Amino acid sequence: MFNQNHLSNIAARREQISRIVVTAQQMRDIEGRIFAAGMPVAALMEKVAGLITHRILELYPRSQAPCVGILVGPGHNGGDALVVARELHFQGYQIAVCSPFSKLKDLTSQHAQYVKNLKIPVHESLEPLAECDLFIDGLFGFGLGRSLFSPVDQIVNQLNEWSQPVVSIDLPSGLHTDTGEVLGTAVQATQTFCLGLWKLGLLQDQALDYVGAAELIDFDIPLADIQAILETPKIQRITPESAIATLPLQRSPVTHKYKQGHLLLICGSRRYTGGAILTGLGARASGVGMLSIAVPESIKPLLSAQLPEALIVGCPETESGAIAQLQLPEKTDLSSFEAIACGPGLTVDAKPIVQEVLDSDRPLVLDADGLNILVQLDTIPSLQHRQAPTVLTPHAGEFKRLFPDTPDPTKDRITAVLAAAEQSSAVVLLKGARTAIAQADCVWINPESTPALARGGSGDVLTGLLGGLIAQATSKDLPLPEIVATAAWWHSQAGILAADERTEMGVDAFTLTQYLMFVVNRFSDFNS
Ligand SMILES: NC(=O)C1=CN([C@@H]2O[C@H](COP(=O)(O)OP(=O)(O)OC[C@H]3O[C@@H](n4cnc5c(N)ncnc54)[C@H](O)[C@@H]3O)[C@@H](O)[C@H]2O)[C@H](O)CC1
Ligand SMILES: [K+]
Repeated sequence: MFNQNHLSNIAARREQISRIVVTAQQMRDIEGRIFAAGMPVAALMEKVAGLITHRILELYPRSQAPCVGILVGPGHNGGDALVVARELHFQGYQIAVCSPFSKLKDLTSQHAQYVKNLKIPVHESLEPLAECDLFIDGLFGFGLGRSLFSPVDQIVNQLNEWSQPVVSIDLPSGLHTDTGEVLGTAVQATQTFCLGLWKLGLLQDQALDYVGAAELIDFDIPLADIQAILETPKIQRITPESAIATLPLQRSPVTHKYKQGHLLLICGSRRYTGGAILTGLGARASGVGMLSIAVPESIKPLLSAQLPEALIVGCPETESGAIAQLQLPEKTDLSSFEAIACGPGLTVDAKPIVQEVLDSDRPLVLDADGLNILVQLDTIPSLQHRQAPTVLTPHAGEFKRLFPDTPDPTKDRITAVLAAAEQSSAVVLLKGARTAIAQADCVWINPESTPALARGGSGDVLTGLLGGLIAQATSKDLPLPEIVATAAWWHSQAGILAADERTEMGVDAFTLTQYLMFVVNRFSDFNS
């Protein structure tokens, strides 16, 4: 009889493993525990390389890629590659090895010796492999310590000029394991098989041109060994399971609109009406029970036409057409709302409004001009005295203005967003190809997105979606950063879905709002 809960434990472990992100040092320490517990290094290499071989047989059957070129480095990444070379050889592939290093680690050197005894050709240069159908990059893994130098850098550059697919083992060789920085040059992989646990560098924006399609090769690292090194994982990948689990999907049959949260959006100006509409459409898609949108009086009809279910609050406006004063309906004040999202299309003439919401005790999302005004009001002091939670959603440019003395977010966004969260005591969502969310010393990274989202208006949609989720969640004491992570995941999955159907050029912000509602169904078998 199957031990059902053992099987479900395996599934639960895999999901847990897929959320964890490690640095090179943490991987080394975890690996050290495994070896200290008795697992022979050679045995682990056999296991890992066997799993890699299995995936290569699936993705590149011999009929499609009969000739495979294997690039071998001096360390165990090279060892992995040599075991793969041997196994593919026994599966009937024609193998050729390029090993530009004379000094190899012992285990790697033994495998090299055996490969030569199998009469597999081993070359020092790459040229003889030019006709191969597929390449396996086993030059460097998480042991890469410095920039690639001659002749390896030329070999990598030559490989990048060819057009055959390249599968990188653990990381594309040349990428810094933690920052994703290119150390001199790096392999542009078609596919990266990350070993055991996700490496932080693979999730950094600057690595994305090199990683290709990334997948995790899970080789059963015991959770106890991971927890012993990581305690609680500080850096997590957002997974469909973790995101869906945070969505307010289960609704009581006797619920009513006031129990599903009431969100106040403060956005728009005479000059920027579109931002207000898109924010409202994003909020609508979140499923929030009640939606109020405060806009300058003159654009109230435009909002009502687009969002008939929302309460549009027409406010007195400045000469320039910005909101001059929040004029809420009778018997309503800011405490009537479970959350406030403020900023898209406001223009910087709405300064008093941003000050007013900062002074409120409501969970607050600040985006776009809300962030530009926060800079003018002096970011850190303005946030420090806030009692209620604050979420900031800057892109890299806004981030640099908000947090000028943190590391460059385009270089190491994880360190940058952690520093910002620490300084501001806010939840900081740093938008990018891999959006990162930080609170205190924890980071959530959204591992999947699409360039289709790099368009005006998609940020407005995220602000509305996020505000709507927060307004629904306050009654469910869900951790705020996980709700923010879910909004980022939902938003990017809608972009991916829309791009699949309409190409990356076909995902304007309005279209994006229409795809939000299809995402959840696609994943709803998770956590069902
Ligand atoms: N993740 C796991 O638990 C497993 C990992 N395996 C594989 O082993 C590598 C890590 O192996 P390691 O030998 O520590 O490092 P590398 O293979 O990346 O090689 C580094 C090697 O090269 C030298 N070196 C560093 N930088 C340079 C440079 N710029 N130029 C020349 N040489 C350089 C350094 O001194 C090292 O000797 C991991 O990625 C996996 O592929 C296990 O096989 C399975 C379990
Ligand atoms: K590699």
